[in-house]
Amino acid sequence: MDDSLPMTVFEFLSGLSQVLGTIILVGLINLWSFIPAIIASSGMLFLRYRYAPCSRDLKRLVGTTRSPVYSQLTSTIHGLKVIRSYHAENISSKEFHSHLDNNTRVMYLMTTLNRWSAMRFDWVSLIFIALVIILAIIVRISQYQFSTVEIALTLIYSITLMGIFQFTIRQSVEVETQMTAVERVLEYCSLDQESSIQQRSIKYRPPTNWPSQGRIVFENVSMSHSKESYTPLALHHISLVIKPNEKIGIVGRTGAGKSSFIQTLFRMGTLVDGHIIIDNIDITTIELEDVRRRISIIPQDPVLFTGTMRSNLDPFGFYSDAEIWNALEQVQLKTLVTNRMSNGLHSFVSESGSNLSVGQKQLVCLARAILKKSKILVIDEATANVDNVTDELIQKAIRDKFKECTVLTIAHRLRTVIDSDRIMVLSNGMLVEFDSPQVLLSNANSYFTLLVEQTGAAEAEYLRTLANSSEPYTINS
Ligand SMILES: Nc1ncnc2c1ncn2[C@@H]1O[C@H](COP(=O)(O)OP(=O)(O)OP(=O)(O)O)[C@@H](O)[C@H]1O
Repeated sequence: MDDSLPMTVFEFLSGLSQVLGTIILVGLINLWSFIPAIIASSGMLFLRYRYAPCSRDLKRLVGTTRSPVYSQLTSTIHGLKVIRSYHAENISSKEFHSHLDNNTRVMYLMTTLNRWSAMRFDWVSLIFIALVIILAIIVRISQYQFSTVEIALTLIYSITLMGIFQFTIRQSVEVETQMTAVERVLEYCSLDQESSIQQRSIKYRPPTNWPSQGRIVFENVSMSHSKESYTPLALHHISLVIKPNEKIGIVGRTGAGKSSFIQTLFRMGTLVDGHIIIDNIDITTIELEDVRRRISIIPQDPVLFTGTMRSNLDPFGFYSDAEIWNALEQVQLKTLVTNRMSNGLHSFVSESGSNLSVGQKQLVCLARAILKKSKILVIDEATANVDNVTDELIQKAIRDKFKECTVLTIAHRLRTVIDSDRIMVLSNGMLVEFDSPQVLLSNANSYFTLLVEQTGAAEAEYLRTLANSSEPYTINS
């Protein structure tokens, strides 16, 4: 049976009209029949009043206990290799059975509740039919008004009525239960729009070529990940100026605030204090869409959408095929798309890019950034998950294609950022150092020197050599 909401509403309404039609018909044949009809309706409604809340709660529980079964099944299928290699079959199957048992328990309760209600609905039906028969006999004996045909008609309709009545009551409860899904959709509709998080409300569109220089100014910026005042700040009073075309490396320990710094640029989180100005425009005074569209990012875990290669590279259809091929060529993905994807740009990127490696997905992001010709590029640990060759490819493409751009790179591997113009060192959400690697390394007590020393003597020595050489880092160096 189709248990979608429109179907249930349809079944409920058609049941209701049948019930009303039958009651009226039986009542017209014998007016006295309205008395058992009223008694039976009250009985049914009373039962519904008892049955509906339990059914609703159990339906919710069925949903809640069913989700872990599905998610366990999905993660087991995805992690089969890991489960086998760690011999965790028993653990996994026990977990699955435990989720299944929980779900079955609730399903059992649901079935019991249905039987409970069905039995009581049947009792009310029996009482109704008995009353209709008794009334018909009394009326026939006392007034000789009823023919046998009329009595038979009344009885046939009364008997069918009770089946329909039960079904209609059940469907009315079902409609109520399924309305919780509509409730949830309405809740999502009334969620705060992201742009309204920002306090300032004067919005205007920046010039189409904004940002044309890539100058970024942070003025006393404090940021929190939540609107609640008790949430600790992720960034504390950061003030700095990044000049146009500068290559900035952002380093710091885990939790230092590197990602938070980047998030403020995209207006994520809550700007508690201060201003972020890009090419003389305070980013809180323009549309959120403009801020996010005009800055490119290569995230740590790149997201591709299920769709074609083309729609992933150019979702809004701004560029020609030739431009897209050119961008793919620059990140050396052209061969892959030509050889391995039979439909070229119109080949399907399955399940959010699951047919591409992390490195390849990052290269797609890089191609997207090349197409957009953004003046500001942000790279969030782009080299953390990729092999040396892809790493070098990304570094080379960035050096070549984004020479005239401001590039901010978060890196755990200090090699990636050692040739930056300046290094930004964050600690506990504060900007503790911001200078060229050479200057920072010349201070034996700087945070950066400490980070370099912690990589080990040989690597530290190598990093110092790289910092002082004019050659960029390559895998051969
Ligand atoms: N979504 C969030 N909600 C609440 N607090 C968060 C959130 N994301 C980060 N934080 C907190 O903000 C602080 C800075 O975290 P952030 O992710 O910016 O550090 P990070 O330097 O990028 O760390 P990592 O190198 O591990 O990625 C941390 O104390 C962290 O707990």
